[in-house]
Amino acid sequence: MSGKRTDYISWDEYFMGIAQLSAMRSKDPNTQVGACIVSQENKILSMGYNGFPKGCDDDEYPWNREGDLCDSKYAYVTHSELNAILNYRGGSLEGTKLYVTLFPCNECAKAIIQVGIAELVYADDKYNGTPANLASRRMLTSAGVKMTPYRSNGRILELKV
Ligand SMILES: Nc1nc(=O)n([C@H]2C[C@H](O)[C@@H](COP(=O)(O)O)O2)cc1CO
Ligand SMILES: [Zn+2]
Repeated sequence: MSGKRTDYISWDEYFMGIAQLSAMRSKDPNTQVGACIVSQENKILSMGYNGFPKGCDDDEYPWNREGDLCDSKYAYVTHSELNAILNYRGGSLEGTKLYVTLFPCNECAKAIIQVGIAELVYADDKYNGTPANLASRRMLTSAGVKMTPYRSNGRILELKV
């Protein structure tokens, strides 16, 4: 009797892989972010990536980072975490886990806390130390949201986003 296959990917690799795949749908020329919300029973509840809201044309709205707020993407882009939260058409997100390819900003931290997400697993943290990142960490800490850096134990699966 041959035993089970042993080189299957972990839950974390599976869900972060889905977040990374979602990020590949992003039209942001500079930073593509993906998110995946999972229940306590490891059921996938929702996914999202950063993009403009429905009806806001990707070819009409600005993708640039510079200039006045309203001439830049920052005024318009919906972050992946918020999209994953808003895409969820089920019941409560209380006690769920969010996998995200980039550490959440302070605006997303507010939504993450208020919908009751209990833990976040993040892959990249390139804005660590910025005001938005510090404010995000401060609120997530106060709210008791577990923040876990993603460990893929170097598997070749790494989808570079
Ligand atoms: N955690 C995050 N989730 C996101 O969806 N975003 C989005 C907003 C922008 O579309 C892009 C960041 O643009 P940039 O400043 O790296 O060129 O990623 C940004 C962060 C980090 O703040
Ligand atoms: Zn955000």
